[in-house]
Amino acid sequence: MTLELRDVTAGYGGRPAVSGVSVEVPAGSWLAVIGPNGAGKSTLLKSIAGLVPSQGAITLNGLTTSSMAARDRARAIGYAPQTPLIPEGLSVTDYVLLGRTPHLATLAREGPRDLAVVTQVLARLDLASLAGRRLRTLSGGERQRAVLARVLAQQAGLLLLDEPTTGLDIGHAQALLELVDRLRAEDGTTVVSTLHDLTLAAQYADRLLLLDAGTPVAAGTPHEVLRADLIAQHYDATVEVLSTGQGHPVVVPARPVTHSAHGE
Ligand SMILES: Nc1ncnc2c1ncn2[C@@H]1O[C@H](COP(=O)(O)OP(=O)(O)OP(=O)(O)O)[C@@H](O)[C@H]1O
Repeated sequence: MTLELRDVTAGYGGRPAVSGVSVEVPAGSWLAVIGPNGAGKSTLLKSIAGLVPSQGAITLNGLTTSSMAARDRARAIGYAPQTPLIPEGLSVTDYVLLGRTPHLATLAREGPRDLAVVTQVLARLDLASLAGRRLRTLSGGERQRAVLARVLAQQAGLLLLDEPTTGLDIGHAQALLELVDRLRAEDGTTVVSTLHDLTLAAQYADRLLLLDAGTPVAAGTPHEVLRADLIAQHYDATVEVLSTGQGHPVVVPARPVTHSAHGE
């Protein structure tokens, strides 16, 4: 699904938290929204999900999302929030099955196909052995994976992932991003994620959108956006931009030179 935002402004209580965002995310591509704390990244994702009121145009395959029926929107858009409300007493399987709800006929129970999708997603996110456990008994990273499993089980054409790797160790973070990337490549799923880890963002996203104080300040390929001068200006951070063997940018903090070395 192709997502297009034209001059989108969104916020809370009439005060914009993000404004003037125009971007096209072609079907099967990945946009990472980056920027410092409070820049408006989550607000932008919420406005695409229809959870925060917005002005401007948000379209999916040319259809205005706000005019879509709730059920159609739920089938088309999967949203994994940064801090989801978790029904603690549910088992992992029952929770992930909730992701199938938009695909069920009214009052129908889930069928073998729904269970097969859930089983597959649980296996891919290394959750199979936890399938019967109550959510309240999971570790932070296990819960985060359950939340992502639920949204992946939804099989939506557009995935909105707010900081999906928070709390995940390097192996599980990589497995998750690889899985999302496979859905993108094989099913043409369109992905919009926020990611604080700029090095990971550079490895997976086709394009980056840098927000600062609610305003888009840079957009382009990872090489175009991840420049030490832009990061200094908008994050107030001193970094070096290195390169992986595969040619992806790597952003590492570098101590500002004003500090003298220890022991001198
Ligand atoms: N429910 C809310 N009501 C009022 N203001 C809010 C609400 N949620 C967020 N804000 C404000 O909107 C601005 C943007 O917040 P947002 O959560 O979109 O930032 P972010 O870029 O995702 O930040 P972070 O990196 O810290 O998660 C912030 O100034 C924040 O305080």
